[in-house]
Amino acid sequence: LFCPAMEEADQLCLAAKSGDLKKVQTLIYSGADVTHFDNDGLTPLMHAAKIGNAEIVTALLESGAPWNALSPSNLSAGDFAMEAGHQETFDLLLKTGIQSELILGTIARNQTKNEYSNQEYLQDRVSFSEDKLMDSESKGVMMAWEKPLMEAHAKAICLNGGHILNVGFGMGLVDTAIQRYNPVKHTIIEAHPEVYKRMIESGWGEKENVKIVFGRWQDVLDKLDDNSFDGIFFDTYGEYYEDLREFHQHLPRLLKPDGVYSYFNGFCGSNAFFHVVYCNLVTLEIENLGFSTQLIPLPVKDCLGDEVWEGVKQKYWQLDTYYLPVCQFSD
Ligand SMILES: C[S@@+](CC[C@H](N)C(=O)[O-])C[C@H]1O[C@@H](n2cnc3c(N)ncnc32)[C@H](O)[C@@H]1O
Repeated sequence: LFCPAMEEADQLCLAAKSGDLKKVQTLIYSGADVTHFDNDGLTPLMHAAKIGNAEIVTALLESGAPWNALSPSNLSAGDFAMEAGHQETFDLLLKTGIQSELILGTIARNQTKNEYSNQEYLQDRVSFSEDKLMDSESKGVMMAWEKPLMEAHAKAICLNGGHILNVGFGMGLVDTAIQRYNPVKHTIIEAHPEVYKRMIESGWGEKENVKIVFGRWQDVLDKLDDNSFDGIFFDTYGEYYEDLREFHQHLPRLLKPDGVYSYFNGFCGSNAFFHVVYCNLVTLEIENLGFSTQLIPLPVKDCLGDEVWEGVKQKYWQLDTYYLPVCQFSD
């Protein structure tokens, strides 16, 4: 069946692929579909990103081409630009990604929510094994491969000793590492009844410097004193970026002036470009609260053999490098 619209859209892909700006502009002007996927499952924007043609990328983005469309191998236009080292194209796509997520975030905040993000998870059963904690759908809540990361987070937030706050106990990896720094006080917030029960059973309630606060951080943070923490770590489960952002609004009140804050930097852990977008987004929003962020690269490829994910429903991390955030009040 002859379909002129489809034909034009395929022509647009070809024009983008060959770097023909004039043709791209003409086709866009005549209404060619900028969201089209060709037979290889690629969009015009992906083609332009692959060859690093910043003018075509701009023309397509300005005409509404989706920056976050995915190819059959789960790569976005930004991934193609990043892989080929096309800096200008990469920067354009990154800026678009950040702007679009900022706008979507504002819209999400304006919509009233009746439920909280992880209500079901907190009411469901969890299962513990030696190397993982899973939710009722066999998704990994916490896994032992993250141990070296948790140790690095603990080291960062225990830099000044003193009073440390951790939100989300999970398998207790970060808390075990924090204990090795012998903090004066160590407060742990945990909201899941079964995780809490296990904490008590394994003696965390009897440690002299440990105070366990059972409840959602959203409900219990108000009970904590102002300016009382030298180090804070945040790593919950089943929550969204908007929840992390909400937590960040409390930081200026909770953290001491020379305190250190860090969080599990796991957003979009299965797509390299989306992950960069989110790293930038959090850094930007945290900067608006008066903090500067350093992202420390840690190689994680060696901790992540395929056997790690056996029996786990989703590979929530597939990237070779983890960027550990260290946030402090800006001077
Ligand atoms: C990824 S695990 C934390 C892993 C931990 N960092 C470790 O080293 O083992 C997330 C934990 O946060 C808890 N959690 C989820 N939502 C929470 C909330 N709103 N407030 C407090 N804890 C929450 C979960 O029950 C889970 O124990």
